[in-house]
Amino acid sequence: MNSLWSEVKEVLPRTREGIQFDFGETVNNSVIYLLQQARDLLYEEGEDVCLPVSDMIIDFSWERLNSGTWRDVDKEWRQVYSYGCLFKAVCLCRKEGALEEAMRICDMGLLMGASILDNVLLRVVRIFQNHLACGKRIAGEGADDGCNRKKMKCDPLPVPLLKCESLIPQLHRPSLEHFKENYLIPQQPVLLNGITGHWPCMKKWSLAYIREVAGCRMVPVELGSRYTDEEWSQTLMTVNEFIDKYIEDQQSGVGYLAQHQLFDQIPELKQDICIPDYCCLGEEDEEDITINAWFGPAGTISPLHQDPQQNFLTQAVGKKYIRLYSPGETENVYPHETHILHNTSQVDVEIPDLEKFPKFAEATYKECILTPGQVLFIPVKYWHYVRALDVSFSVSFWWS
Ligand SMILES: O=C(O)CCC(=O)C(=O)O
Ligand SMILES: [Fe+2]
Repeated sequence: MNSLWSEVKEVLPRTREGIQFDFGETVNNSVIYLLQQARDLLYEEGEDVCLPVSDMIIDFSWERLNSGTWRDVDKEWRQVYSYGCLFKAVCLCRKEGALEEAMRICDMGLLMGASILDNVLLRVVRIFQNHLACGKRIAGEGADDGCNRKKMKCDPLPVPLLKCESLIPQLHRPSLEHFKENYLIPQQPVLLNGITGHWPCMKKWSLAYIREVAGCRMVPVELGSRYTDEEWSQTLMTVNEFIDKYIEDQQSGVGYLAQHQLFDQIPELKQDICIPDYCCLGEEDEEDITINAWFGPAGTISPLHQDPQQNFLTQAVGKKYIRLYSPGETENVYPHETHILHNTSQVDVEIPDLEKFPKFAEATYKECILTPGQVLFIPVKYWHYVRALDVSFSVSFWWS
């Protein structure tokens, strides 16, 4: 316990003066006063009083985070929330048996808050994780096989039969120039082989390993087979709970750890992947590339939709069926009319209602089964539909 506390102290500013609350008009004085109180109590080692004050900060800012749309939430309120989480987590880690809770609070700050003190929550949570060693209970199990293959379930829907004329072309390690001239500039999708052989994830990512590195971390999970369904929702749970409930046992329906910047949350996992060299053909810096994790059981479906950036969708574990429609087919795929879903098609790609959406039958498409190690280039605004055929882990790189 003492070593934990001294490690945590190392990553916090040495004195309370190192934590200043320079908020603009948005955050009212009474909240600043609470923040100062919590900070002072923390530095005076008054955790018992600091804890309820931190809770008040969390509750107050949580309400601000949940009013209106997420886009409109002020960054300063998200920072207040992160401070509340930091103070609470640090108090908790000094209490016997509360480390798991402290870790959960840090993750809430990382998921819902905004960076404070040069992302101190990342450093704090890493210390907690080392002390908890959350994967211990299963460490060693299945560590040698790609993904606990014994436990993989088969997708109840059949694997689609691909038509020769619709296959996405494949290339083995094309040069940057060849990729640029023939695919990037003309905005043509292509499957890239032979570029991920050296990525550690290709060998390392078993369920046992994911539990070991990330098991006790909180992550967002989508519930329901597709985000356009009425009963679809999102929740938060630990990676261990997610694997127990939705990967190893699928009685509770479909759960998908989808579109989550897991590699920012858990930098250790980032060491297992690489940014494809072809991203240097974009105009933005490497730091601006958005890397998302997509981890789920067989049967997850991402309905036909388009994104505003180029994408290298990379398969680390399992297989996925992917269907692509060019932006020129937009009319034929019947985008939703609401603003929020206008990038999503109304058509269920594999069981289309052609009476309702007759022009969909005319739309031409390309398709593939993405297998481990392959990278699919999906040009900006290219419509894509994705169904997992196995337990699957993909990593997407959105770049411009
Ligand atoms: O893999 C999936 O389910 C969807 C991936 C996707 O939509 C993307 O990478 O943009
Ligand atoms: Fe997408």
